[in-house]
Amino acid sequence: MASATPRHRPAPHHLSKAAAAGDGVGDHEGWAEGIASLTAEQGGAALLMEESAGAGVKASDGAPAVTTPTLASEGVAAAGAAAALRGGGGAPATPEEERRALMEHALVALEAEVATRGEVVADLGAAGGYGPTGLGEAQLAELLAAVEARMAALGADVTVLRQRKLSPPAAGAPAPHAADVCIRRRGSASGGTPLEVRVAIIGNVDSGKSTMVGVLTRSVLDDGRGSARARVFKHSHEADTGRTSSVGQHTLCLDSRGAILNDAAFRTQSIADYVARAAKVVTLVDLAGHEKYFRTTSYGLTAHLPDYACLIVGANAGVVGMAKEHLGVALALRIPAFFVITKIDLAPEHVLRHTLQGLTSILKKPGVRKRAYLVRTTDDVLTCARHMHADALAPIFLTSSVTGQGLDLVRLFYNLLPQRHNWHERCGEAAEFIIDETFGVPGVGTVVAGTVKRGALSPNCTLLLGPDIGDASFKAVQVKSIHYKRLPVGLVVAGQTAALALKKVKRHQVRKGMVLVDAATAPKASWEFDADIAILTHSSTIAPRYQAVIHCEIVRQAARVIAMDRERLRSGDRACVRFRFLNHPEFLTPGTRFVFREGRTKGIGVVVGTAMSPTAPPASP
Ligand SMILES: Nc1nc2c(ncn2[C@@H]2O[C@H](COP(=O)(O)OP(=O)(O)OP(=O)(O)O)[C@@H](O)[C@H]2O)c(=O)[nH]1
Repeated sequence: MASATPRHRPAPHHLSKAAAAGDGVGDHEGWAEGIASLTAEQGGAALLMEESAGAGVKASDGAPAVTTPTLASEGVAAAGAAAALRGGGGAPATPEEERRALMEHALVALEAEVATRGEVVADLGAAGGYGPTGLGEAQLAELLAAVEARMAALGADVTVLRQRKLSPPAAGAPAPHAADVCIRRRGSASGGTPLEVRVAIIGNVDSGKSTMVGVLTRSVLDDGRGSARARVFKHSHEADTGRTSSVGQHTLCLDSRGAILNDAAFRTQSIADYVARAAKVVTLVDLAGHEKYFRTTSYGLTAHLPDYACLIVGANAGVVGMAKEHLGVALALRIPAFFVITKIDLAPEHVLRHTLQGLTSILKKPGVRKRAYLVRTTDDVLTCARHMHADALAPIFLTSSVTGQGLDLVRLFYNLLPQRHNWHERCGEAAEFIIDETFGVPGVGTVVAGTVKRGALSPNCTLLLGPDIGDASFKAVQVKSIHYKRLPVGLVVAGQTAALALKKVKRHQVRKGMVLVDAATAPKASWEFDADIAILTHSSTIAPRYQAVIHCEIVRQAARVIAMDRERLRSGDRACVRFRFLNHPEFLTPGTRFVFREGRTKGIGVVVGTAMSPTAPPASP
């Protein structure tokens, strides 16, 4: 042991055993490969796929061979209802009674899903989906009408995404009918605040990220010379250089039937008008591609709790520069990723093929092991959107922001992307709000922006704000008012972003990295924390006194290793270490994943515990 052993040394089960096999020494390559080996358990996750008519379009036209799995059925085990009906003790049910019982069972299940989640993409009439199977055309129409009527009573709309005939159960038998529907509660029915899904937009500099965000949120096309990105830049120097340097949040507003509300007149200042009409919003977190802003991009990926990451790749340039670094962080944080190859108007066929080959070979790397899935039809979009949460598929879109090619599929995908976390399960917990931005607003006072991680907040509620940089304390503050995407609201719940105006708090008393928490949780800040870590790439060795910048949700601070359970760490090694923050104590939650980086050294970790009272600042090791 090189120094004091961390108090508890739980087996680093949070990290993959494959870390030891990490072959990722080197620069950008090593980062991606190291991550690949570290996330092997994810890549190995079984994806339940089953054959279904109408899904699974083969890659063709010279594109590299990519796997095109077919639609997996999911949803209610309706067979259980039928069995219950038969086993009810009475006379055996007639087929008609059984069908009606299965319909009712499906309707109740759909009502429960919509009431808790706000939306559901359901497969009606298919095996493993909702409702009875083996339906004729008229019976499917009856089921659809029943679903519409019951969902209307909940304030939700039903959109039929596709209707299809399944393979007949036997030769000569009629083909059963099935339908995929999206059921979504209207914004007005969910208390004014829509469902929110966050997507981090990552990729190399000049790959076309801001342009894609501008094209989607302003409903315009680009001119190939930066016209679309000019609409989303935050700072004048970004407009001057054409380079994103900050974290930008842009909102795609959708109604209950999936129509995009953003139009060419959409402006950040007028966003509230759009959000007020929206049933679902997709927050596109536009991140910087240039290497010198990597810290900001890492912060964007950790602090904004994205549901998904979208890696933008320029078709003419390929997966180059920081693309692998960004993907590496997303993989380390276990954020499911999808891929948009843009600028296809610029790339000759052989160049596009080369780009696709480069991407698919990264996806095949040990541990990443995601199934490349070229998205070419709406069927493909449905399949991918349904399986994104499983994080085993890697949908690839081919687009051009100049001609608009492929953008309809991307829009449909955003429309159908589900929330990754079961936020509704956290709504009843004690409140926690993490602060990623602070403002001084004339006439309003101090405003903090961030994400509700647990619980619910309403105006006039009192929470503890901390930790204070000076004494690590938490102080009671009252929330004056709450804005959701610039719209004044009476409630925000877990999973939503918000801006809170605070009463009697000076601007200098708040900073990024602070939290607002329910006093019942008795929050404590700590100088030190224990973590299971894995080194992804390092040119020499890591020993006590090694220093790195920790990116753990909203926390971004340099910390030093003061103890570890091994003498030395090299690339691919795992260890339990104790870190000590260099500047001030932080509020950390055990179980949170983080990334750390110092020069060419990169690693990932999981917080397993915090230590040391903030009232006793540690002496230097
Ligand atoms: N022809 C063509 N040009 C595009 C396309 N998408 C983006 N561009 C152009 O590519 C240039 C770079 O686009 P940006 O959106 O600034 O790239 P970025 O990835 O956001 O760059 P950073 O913010 O610096 O990381 C701009 O001049 C765009 O007009 C496309 O699909 N086709």
